[in-house]
Amino acid sequence: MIEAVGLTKRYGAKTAVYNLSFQVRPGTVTGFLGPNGSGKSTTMRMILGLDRPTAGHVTIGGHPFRELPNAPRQVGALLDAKAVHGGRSARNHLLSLAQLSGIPASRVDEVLGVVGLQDVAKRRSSGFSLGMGQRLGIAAALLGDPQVLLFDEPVNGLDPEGILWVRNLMKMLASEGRTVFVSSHLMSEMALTAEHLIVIGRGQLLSDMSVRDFIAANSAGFARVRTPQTEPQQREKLTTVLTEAGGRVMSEPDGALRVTGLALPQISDLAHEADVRLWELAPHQASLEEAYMQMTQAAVDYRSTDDQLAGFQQGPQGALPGQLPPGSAPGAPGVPQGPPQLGWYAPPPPQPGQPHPGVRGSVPAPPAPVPADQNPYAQQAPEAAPAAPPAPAPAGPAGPGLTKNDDSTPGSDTPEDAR
Ligand SMILES: Nc1ncnc2c1ncn2[C@@H]1O[C@H](COP(=O)(O)OP(=O)(O)OP(=O)(O)O)[C@@H](O)[C@H]1O
Repeated sequence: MIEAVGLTKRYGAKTAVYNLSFQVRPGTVTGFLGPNGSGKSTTMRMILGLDRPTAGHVTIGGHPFRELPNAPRQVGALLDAKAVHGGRSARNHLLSLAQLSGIPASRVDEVLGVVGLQDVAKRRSSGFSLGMGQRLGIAAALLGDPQVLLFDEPVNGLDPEGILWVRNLMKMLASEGRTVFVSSHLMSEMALTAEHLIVIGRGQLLSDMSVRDFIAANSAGFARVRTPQTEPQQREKLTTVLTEAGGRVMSEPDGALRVTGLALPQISDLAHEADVRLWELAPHQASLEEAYMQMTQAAVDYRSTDDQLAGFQQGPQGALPGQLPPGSAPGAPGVPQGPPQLGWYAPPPPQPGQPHPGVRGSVPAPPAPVPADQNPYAQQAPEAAPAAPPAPAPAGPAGPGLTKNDDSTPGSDTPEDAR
């Protein structure tokens, strides 16, 4: 089991991880999710003893990584698939790692077969595609047949078949009773791979719960309603009627309406009474991806200037910024101010200082409560101006014995391959 307690990492003025506490249990795949720059890699590096926490601690099986006897036999990790000596063949790269840890050469051929690189084992890794590099990194992680495995974005660069393979491999490793911790920024992928999810944003814990509970807690149901496109006044009339009846109405990009707070038969009856024709009335479930986007919205550091979600924050009862919650508009209860808004309906994101309802109760409490003025995120309420982009991260650390060398000829065999 991996256990982090009050884990904090600062790089100068930059706080990459703040007061993070969680457990990763054996026998299941635990997904580690967060937007770009949220602190996933930093957390993994601290777990692996490659970065020293500024505060708090993290252990594997009760010991800090650096105190584990013969750590490569107990813990395997894929952090940066590019951290490979490019002049070496795939087989020789793995052989050198195996020799450092007293692992027999026969195991090298075994893992090459597991990851499907047996036919290119003698080719220089500098000629490998991104996906082949990922497979080589996974092979290195599996080398010591460890009980604990950490994978940082393992599906990066893989084709659909490769993604499916990684998904099945993770599940198989967990079914063997191993602890499998996989980072990703793709909720859709994690929903298919992981049983448990730890979600962070700006280095802080947003959610720690099973995928099943995450779906139950975050997937809001809604009705999709469409009126004839040729008669926009019908759409406006229906919006008013549904809102007055207590529903919440938002616009879908294709012009349909997304309605929550009213049952389908009610919507049908109200439309009938208002003499509005419906071309569509269907129940829908908000996708997990939407719920995740909503949850992490306040914690996104890097955003396109074209992003429709920029500045999107859900206030009380799902209101958008500048939009009063339906039913609270002064003078005209239930009537929305202005046209229906574009957006999603999902539970509001956690507020700084308040644990998200999804945070598992069994997670150990951080060592000591931190006064708000020491919390680097305490000032970053949803309404606050976006944070300045953080300093660019340095190149990822190379694993033990791994160096980068680009002076080789791609794809060619090496003299070492004669071994
Ligand atoms: N060595 C470092 N020095 C300074 N800042 C750093 C360092 N390492 C990471 N950071 C910063 O810490 C924050 C967290 O980075 P980290 O790489 O852990 O995020 P991440 O969630 O893994 O992101 P991604 O999904 O893009 O890989 C970022 O703002 C990053 O710029």
